[in-house]
Amino acid sequence: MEPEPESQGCAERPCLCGNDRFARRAGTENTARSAAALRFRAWHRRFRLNHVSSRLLEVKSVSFSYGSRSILSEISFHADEGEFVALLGINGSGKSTLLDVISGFRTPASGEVKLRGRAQPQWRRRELAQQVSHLPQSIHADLPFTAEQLVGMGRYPHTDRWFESGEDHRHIRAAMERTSCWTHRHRAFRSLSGGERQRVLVAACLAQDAVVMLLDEPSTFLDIEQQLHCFNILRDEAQAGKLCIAATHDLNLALTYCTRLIVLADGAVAYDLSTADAHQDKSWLRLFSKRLDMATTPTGAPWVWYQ
Ligand SMILES: Nc1ncnc2c1ncn2[C@@H]1O[C@H](COP(=O)(O)OP(=O)(O)OP(=O)(O)O)[C@@H](O)[C@H]1O
Repeated sequence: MEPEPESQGCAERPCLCGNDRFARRAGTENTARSAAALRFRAWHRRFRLNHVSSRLLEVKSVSFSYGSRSILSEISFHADEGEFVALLGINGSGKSTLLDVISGFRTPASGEVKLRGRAQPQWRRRELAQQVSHLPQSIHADLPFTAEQLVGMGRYPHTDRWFESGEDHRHIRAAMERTSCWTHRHRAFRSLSGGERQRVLVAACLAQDAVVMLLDEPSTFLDIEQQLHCFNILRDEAQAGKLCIAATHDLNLALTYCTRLIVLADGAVAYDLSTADAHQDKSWLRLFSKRLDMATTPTGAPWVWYQ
């Protein structure tokens, strides 16, 4: 029997043929067993690269406690490019904590977060910041920077030590124009209104140009037009190939713009469903209030209302 060419038999599964490079590497003693083990390891590595590593974000059995108080318990889900995930849950359900864990700001007590198949602690910080941006729920508003300087901080993972490049400036300007805050660029960040500041912070995340965007209540402080604009931008980012995960309390924004809803309750994922399924099955609404119901607008869109 002809030895099976490596490029055919071994590429997709463990190749059981003898007399190949694995047998030669294994030497003459215990040849069959050693060669099989080498073959399996090579196949497993290729399988991981081809299948597992292509997963953009994996959250695997993540648990987290503040002191003795358990907040997240065995949270698992995965998400990929092109998704816009709404992270939902009542106050204190752990949304911000989960985003902190995914971003690497907090370390889980157990479980792990993987990015492109690689466990988060194995990423160098700068590399990780090129992949993941994070808009926290609040930041100190006393920062002595202009709006443009603050957005420029989003470029730190990409710039060399001291200088911003022309490309950095293009990203900064584009991000500030998208969130309608370019006109405020020379103003002190601390002098801006709450909504103006929020637009600057969202612009900093956009300027970072990371494939995973984590946003904790991105529409906070925004007027209605700006809320729609903000979620529209995030949907565009997802459609352009990013993964956006936004914690929000606005169920209608989530239903209108997001592709998927993950609802946290009692430290666990209570619901993980596509927005289309969320239109059909209203049971998830009960976690928020018994007074909620869902109707359909004249344009056919779902609409959550309360009585
Ligand atoms: N630094 C901390 N130390 C101790 N407990 C904390 C800390 N931060 C948050 N918690 C507690 O952990 C729980 C989860 O908080 P978290 O901010 O993650 O919830 P959330 O779902 O984002 O809430 P919200 O909708 O109110 O923003 C809350 O009960 C909160 O009081």
